[in-house]
Amino acid sequence: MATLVLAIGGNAITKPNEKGTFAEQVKNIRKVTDQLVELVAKGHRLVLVHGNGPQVGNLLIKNELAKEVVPAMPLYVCVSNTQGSLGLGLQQQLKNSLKKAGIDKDIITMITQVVVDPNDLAFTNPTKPIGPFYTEEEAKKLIAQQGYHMVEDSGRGWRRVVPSPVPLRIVEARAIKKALEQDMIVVAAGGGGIPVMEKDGELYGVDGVIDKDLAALKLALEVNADILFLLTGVPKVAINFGKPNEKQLDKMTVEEAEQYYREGHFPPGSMGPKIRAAIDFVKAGGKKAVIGLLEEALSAVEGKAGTTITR
Ligand SMILES: Nc1ncnc2c1ncn2[C@@H]1O[C@H](COP(=O)(O)OP(=O)(O)O)[C@@H](O)[C@H]1O
Ligand SMILES: NC(=O)OP(=O)(O)O
Repeated sequence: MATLVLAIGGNAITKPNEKGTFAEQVKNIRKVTDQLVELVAKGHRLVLVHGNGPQVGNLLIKNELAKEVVPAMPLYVCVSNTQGSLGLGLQQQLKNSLKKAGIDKDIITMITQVVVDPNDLAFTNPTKPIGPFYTEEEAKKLIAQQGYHMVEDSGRGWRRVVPSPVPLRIVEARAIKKALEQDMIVVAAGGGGIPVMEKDGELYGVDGVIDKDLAALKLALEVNADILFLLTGVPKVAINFGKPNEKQLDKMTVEEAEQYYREGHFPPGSMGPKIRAAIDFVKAGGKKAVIGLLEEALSAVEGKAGTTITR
C-alpha cells in the first residue's frame, strides 16, 4: 500500500477550448475518478489536490461584472468557493465511480488554509495565470481599461496574472492526516489552498492564488507520500516546448530536471512549478514524481505514461 498525492490541473478540468461550465468540469473530472477506482481497490491511500486557475479567474469576472448589484468577494474567498465547487465535483464523481465498482469509501473535501509570508515578493510581482485566454489585442484592452496584469501563457493566449505567494504551512495538515488515518480519501489544498497570514495570533485571508503544485508538494511531504502525481493537459514534459525541435521526455533525474530548469525550458505559472515540486519532492526523499496527462492517470501511476522524475 502506498500513499499517493495526485494534483489535478485547473486547465485539465476546464480545458482552454471549453466554456468552463460545471457540466464540462464534471465530465473531465469523471475521466480521472474512473481511473482512481483501481488505485483504491489496490488499497492505496489517496490525497487529491485540484487547481483552480480557470475557475477562480471566471469567478472574479462574475464578481466584477455584478459588483454594482451585490458586493464583490475578495479573491481569497473566491479561492475558497472553488474549493467547494471543485471539491463537490471530485467528491461526487469519485463516489459515483467507486459505487459502480462496488466500493463504499468515505471521501472528504477539506477547506484548506495555507500560511504565506506577508513579505513574499509575489505580492508585488504577479505571475499566476487565471481565468480565460485572450488574444493579444483583447489583453491590451483589458490592461488599459481594467488595470489587469496580463502575460502570454505557454503559446495558448494571454491571461490575467495575480500574486502567487509560496505556501509555507498548511493550517489543516493535522486534520488531513487524521482523515487519512481514518481510511478516508481526502480532497485538500484545492486551488493551492486559501492564502492566509498570521498576525497577533490570528489568521486572516489575503488575496492571491497559490500554485497548487507547490501546495501539493507541501501536502505530500506532510503525509509522507510515496509518489507525487502532477496531472495536467500534456502527455509528457518537453524540452524546447512548442518549438520545431521539441522533445518529449519519458524520464529525468533530478539533476537533469534542474539543468533544464536553469536553461529556461519550464515557464513560471505553468510547467515551472510542476518541475520545482517534482524536484523538491524527490530531493526530500519521495520515491518519484510523475507529470502527465489527466486522462492517463492510471497508466502514469503504473509508470507506463507521463514523465517520471527520480533520483
Ligand atoms: N516544457 C514544457 N513541457 C510541457 N508542457 C509545457 C512546457 N512548458 C509549458 N508547458 C505548458 O504548460 C501546461 C501545463 O501548465 P498549466 O496548464 O498551467 O497546468 P495545470 O494543468 O496545472 O493547470 C501544458 O499544458 C503546456 O501547455
Ligand atoms: N491554483 C493553481 O495552481 O491552479 P492551476 O492548476 O489551474 O494552475
